Amino acid sequence: MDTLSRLEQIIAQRRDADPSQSYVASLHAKGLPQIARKLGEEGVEATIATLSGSDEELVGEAADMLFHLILALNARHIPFADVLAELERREGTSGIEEKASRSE
Ligand SMILES: N=c1c2ncn([C@@H]3O[C@H](COP(=O)(O)OP(=O)(O)OP(=O)(O)O)[C@@H](O)[C@H]3O)c2ncn1[C@@H]1O[C@H](COP(=O)(O)O)[C@@H](O)[C@H]1O
Repeated sequence: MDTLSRLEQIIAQRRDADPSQSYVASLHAKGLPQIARKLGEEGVEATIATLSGSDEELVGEAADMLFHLILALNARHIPFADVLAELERREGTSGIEEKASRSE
């Protein structure tokens, strides 16, 4: 099993853990708005690291962002495999072409 699949499984298992012992459970206990807020914060932190952080800081922020993204998807009962399938569907379609097809 790859790292992201293992992480997704761990996140699913930790949802109903004791919130005082589990960060995943503590976010679930606070609800979807807090899960979404953390995802947004991590996006901002990754953006700042992209612009002015060290390589090590950007790697750390990227990991935080992926973790919180998978947590948010799991909270909405969306398998990460659905995201991978969407990326696979897009393979070979230029972003420029795709954007142009939307404005037609
Ligand atoms: N990969 C992660 C992971 N990445 C980041 N984090 C936590 O996400 C939080 C990120 O918050 P911030 O960077 O905003 O820092 P903070 O100021 O401490 O956070 P807040 O107080 O604002 O919430 C920190 O508490 C990190 O420890 C993670 N927590 C858990 N995991 C994985 O999830 C598993 C289950 O974790 P628990 O649910 O805690 O057992 C772990 O074994 C890991 O595999």
